[in-house]
This record gives sequence, C-alpha cells and structure tokens, in this order.
Amino acid sequence: MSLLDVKNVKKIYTTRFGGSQVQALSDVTFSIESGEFVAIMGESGSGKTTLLNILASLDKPTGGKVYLKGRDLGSIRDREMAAFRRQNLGFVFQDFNLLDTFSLEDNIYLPLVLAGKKYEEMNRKLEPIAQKLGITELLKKFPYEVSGGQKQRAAVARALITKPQLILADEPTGALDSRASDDLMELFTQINQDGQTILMVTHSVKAASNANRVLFIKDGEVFHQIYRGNLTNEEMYQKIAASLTVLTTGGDR
Ligand SMILES: Nc1ncnc2c1ncn2[C@@H]1O[C@H](COP(=O)(O)OP(=O)(O)OP(=O)(O)O)[C@@H](O)[C@H]1O
Repeated sequence: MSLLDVKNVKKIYTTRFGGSQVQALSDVTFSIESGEFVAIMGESGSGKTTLLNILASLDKPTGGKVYLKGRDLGSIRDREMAAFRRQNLGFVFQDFNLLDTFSLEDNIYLPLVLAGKKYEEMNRKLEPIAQKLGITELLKKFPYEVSGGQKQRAAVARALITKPQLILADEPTGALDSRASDDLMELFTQINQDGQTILMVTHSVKAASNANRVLFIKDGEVFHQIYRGNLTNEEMYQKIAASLTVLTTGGDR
C-alpha cells in the first residue's frame, strides 16, 4: 500500500450562479510511497494548487478518490477533519503563514497546543527539531525580527513537530532569495533523508532538482514524470528544464 493514492481525481469549479464551469483537473492519478520527495510542476493555471487543496482535504474533488495510508479522505467527517489533518499532514506555504503576535517558538507549538499537549512534551519535541533546523537561538524572536529564510525554517519546524505522515509544501521557496532557497532545499533533502515524505509544488527548476521524482501536470492530468535514479542535482536540473520545454511548447511526451 502506498502512503498516498490519488485515483482519477477530477475537479470542476462552477461559478456561484452555475453559469460557467472550469475544469481544473480532468483525471489525475498517481501514488507516493513512504519516504519519497516528490515535486509537482506545471504551468500557471494547470491545477497544482487545486490538487494540493484536495490532498490537504481543504477542498473536495468532483470525482475520483484520495487515500492516505489506505483511508479514503472523502469518508472522513467534517468534525474529524481538523484533527485528521493535524495528525497526518504538515504544511509549508510560500508566505510562511506564521502568526505575527506569537514568538517563533509559540508558532511552532501551535499544532501541539491545538492537540492539547502539555508544555513539557512540546518542549521535549521542539529541542531536537530546532537544533536540526538551526533556529535554537531564534526561538524567542517574533516573525518580524527574523529573515524570510529563518521564518521558513520556523514554518518547517511547525510542520515537522507533529511527525506528520506527509508534508505538503506549496511554493516553499517562492518568497525567498536564491541563497535562502538553496538552504531550504538542502534542509528538505536532509529531512527527507531522515525519513520524512514530502510533496512540493514549485515553479522553480532549481528547487525541483532536489526531489527524487518530478510530476508534470498539463491539461488537468499527469503528463510526464521524471525519476532521479542516480542523477546529480545538476543532471536532474537539465532533465527537468528539457521536460518543461516540451511541456510548454506542446511536444509529444
Ligand atoms: N475557486 C475557483 N473558482 C473557479 N475557478 C477556479 C477556482 N480556483 C481555481 N480556478 C481555476 O482552475 C484552474 C486551475 O487553477 P490552480 O490555481 O489550481 O492552478 P495552479 O497550477 O496552481 O496555478 P498557479 O501556478 O498560477 O498558482 C485555473 O483555470 C483557475 O482559474
């Protein structure tokens, strides 16, 4: 059994008065095994955010199913959903989504506070993560007192602290300069090597070249996939760039 199974997922948005319809996803099928680091790429409007929202169970597909460890997300009741999401998924966003009035430490604790954990347990969990992410000295600071890269590290710590099955990252390097992006991707590689499964949507070829597999979405379907095999990041970069050219110029797979 795969960690994540996406089967024939389709999403049609209907405008409020039912006038027009947009088919964002027509038939998306793929699986992710535990321990993978997968990037999803595709042109603007190809349905990447729609897919991520469905995987995060923030939105429901019009057709098809998503299974996390064999559990059909569509069968989870609304009132269980927040807890299910908190227990199984970690999120990293482009704009960090940290609360400005909370210290980094309190931001990182938030999912555990919501789960009703005691301070000692939270503190025990935070220490090794903060150390690994190099933010131990920054924990008492507020988001406005640290750099974008440091904010994103705190957001990664918040995603990791619940030991989620899967981290969903939406353009995590989108608001970072190239140095901070490289550092973040090095960190993703490291946490993936420690066993964390990651699914990342990105426009950046450089960021995607860190993944072990890249899925390309076009016309609402998975159009193409690249597996790293033994490729270096540089070779992976070349291969992704070539695939994107095919994707945008409309060539055959
Ligand atoms: N709430 C909505 N209502 C109607 N149409 C929508 C809605 N959200 C997205 N769409 C449409 O669905 C399609 C896919 O959008 P989506 O945001 O998933 O693409 P994307 O690949 O994430 O794009 P980008 O890379 O620009 O973020 C687009 O045509 C978009 O206009």
